[in-house]
Amino acid sequence: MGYATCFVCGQENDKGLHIHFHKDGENGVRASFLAEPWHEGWPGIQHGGVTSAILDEATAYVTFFMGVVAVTAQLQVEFQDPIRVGERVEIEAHPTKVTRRIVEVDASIRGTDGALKARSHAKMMILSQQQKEEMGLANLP
Ligand SMILES: CCCCCCCC(=O)SCCNC(=O)CCNC(=O)[C@H](O)C(C)(C)COP(=O)(O)OP(=O)(O)OC[C@H]1O[C@@H](n2cnc3c(N)ncnc32)[C@H](O)[C@@H]1OP(=O)(O)O
Repeated sequence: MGYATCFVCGQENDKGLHIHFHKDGENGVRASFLAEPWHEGWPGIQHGGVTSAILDEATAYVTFFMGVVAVTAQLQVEFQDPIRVGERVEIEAHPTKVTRRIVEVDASIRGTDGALKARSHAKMMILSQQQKEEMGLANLP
C-alpha cells in the first residue's frame, strides 16, 4: 500500500519509518508505531518532526484511500505529551470536511492506554491534472 520509497510508509526506503496504514471504517485510517532511539530529538523523546511526519502521513492516507491525489497545504500540530523512545503509539486520522478541492483531516497519536500524545488538523489540496503533471505525479490515479 502507498509508495515503496515513501519516508514514512515505504517498505523499500532503508532510512524510513516503515509504518503500515490501514483503512478504519469508511474513511478513517489507523496505524501503530514504536519510537526507536534514532527517532529522538531530546534524549529519550521522539523528535517533534518525526511526530509531525507521522501525522502528515496519516492525513495523506485519508485522501489516498479516497482515491484522489492530494498534497498537504496546511498542517497544524499540537504536541500534548512526550512520546518516549521504546513506547508504542496508535495513530488515527479521519476527514472532517470534504469540498471539491480541499479535504480537511484530523489526526491523532495516542499511547496504548489511550492518552493523547499529539494531534493535528490539516488541509489537503486535491491536485488538478495540470498540477499532477507539473509535480511529476501524472501517472498516479
Ligand atoms: C500515500 C501517501 C503519500 C505521501 C504524501 C505525504 C503528504 C505530503 O507531505 S505532500 C508534501 C508537502 N506539501 C507540498 O509540497 C505542497 C506544496 N504546495 C503546493 O504545491 C501548492 O501551494 C498547493 C497545491 C497546495 C496549492 O496551490 P494552488 O492550487 O495553486 O493554490 P491556489 O490556486 O493558489 O489556491 C486555491 C485555493 O486554495 C487555497 N490555498 C492555497 N494554498 C493553501 C494553503 N497552503 N493553505 C490553505 N489554503 C490554501 C487558496 O486560498 C485558494 O482558495 P480560494 O479558492 O478560496 O481562493
